[in-house]
Amino acid sequence: MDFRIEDITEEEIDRRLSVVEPLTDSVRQLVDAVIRSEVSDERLAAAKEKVDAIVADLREQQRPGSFGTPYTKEFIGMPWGNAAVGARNAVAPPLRIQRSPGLAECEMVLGAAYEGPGGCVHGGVAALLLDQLVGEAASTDGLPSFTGTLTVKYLRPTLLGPLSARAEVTRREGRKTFVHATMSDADGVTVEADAIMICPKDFVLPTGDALPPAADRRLDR
Ligand SMILES: CCCCCCCCCCCCCCCC(=O)SCCNC(=O)CCNC(=O)[C@H](O)C(C)(C)COP(=O)(O)OP(=O)(O)OC[C@H]1O[C@@H](n2cnc3c(N)ncnc32)[C@H](O)[C@@H]1OP(=O)(O)O
Repeated sequence: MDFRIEDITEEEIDRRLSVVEPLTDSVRQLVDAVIRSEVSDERLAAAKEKVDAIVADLREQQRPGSFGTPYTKEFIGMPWGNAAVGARNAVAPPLRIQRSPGLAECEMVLGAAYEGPGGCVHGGVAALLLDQLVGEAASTDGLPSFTGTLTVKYLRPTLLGPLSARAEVTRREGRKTFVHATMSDADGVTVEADAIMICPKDFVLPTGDALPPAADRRLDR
């Protein structure tokens, strides 16, 4: 696991986000445009040339492997490559997760890029988003919790469009946290999930450091 420490200020985090978030959003627009475009084959082929030129430009300086999760010395996480919430990851839907003790919730609009059955949200996407939310709800006490078991029940098709999701801790038992989560459309719950989240035994950061006291840990930016 990559939890490297990066010694930067909160202002520097904001500055970096102000550059990468608009770029990520433009790439999301690109993905949506490629899926739904009805321009000619010639214009699609010309678009490929332009996209290839941008990719070559970005690859001039590239991290090896994945982005990992850097933490500041104040333990603010920056999981910007994360598949569900990464600020630099256009695969991740644009989520703004609100957290309070034992609770994580968000509203979102899922478009063409998240389709499974025609016009509906892919079941794996729903599971991905609920997995993230149960992890965030379980971790609001500052202890990192990994998903041990996630059980997902699809109650009815979830139509693409505006949706909300919510995860709430129902009980804690030692290192185990039990979380219930739902995804809903305007007519009510479409997917529900139950998770057993586990804080690994004797968790130490891969930097070799022990976890800081809970009060000093911050959730991700
Ligand atoms: C700087 C810090 C900032 C911190 C704040 C940041 C937080 C920022 C938000 C993050 C949000 C992330 C959201 C994404 C969440 C993912 O997607 S995580 C990725 C998917 N999950 C994984 O890869 C986990 C892989 N599995 C493992 O690493 C290990 O098996 C586990 C789950 C950590 C457990 O290992 P372990 O600690 O050795 O467990 P062990 O001592 O054997 O068992 C402990 C207890 O758990 C039970 N248990 C063990 N495995 C399981 C299981 N799979 N299912 C159910 N129960 C189990 C055991 O039966 C035992 O129960 P009791 O006997 O105590 O009643």
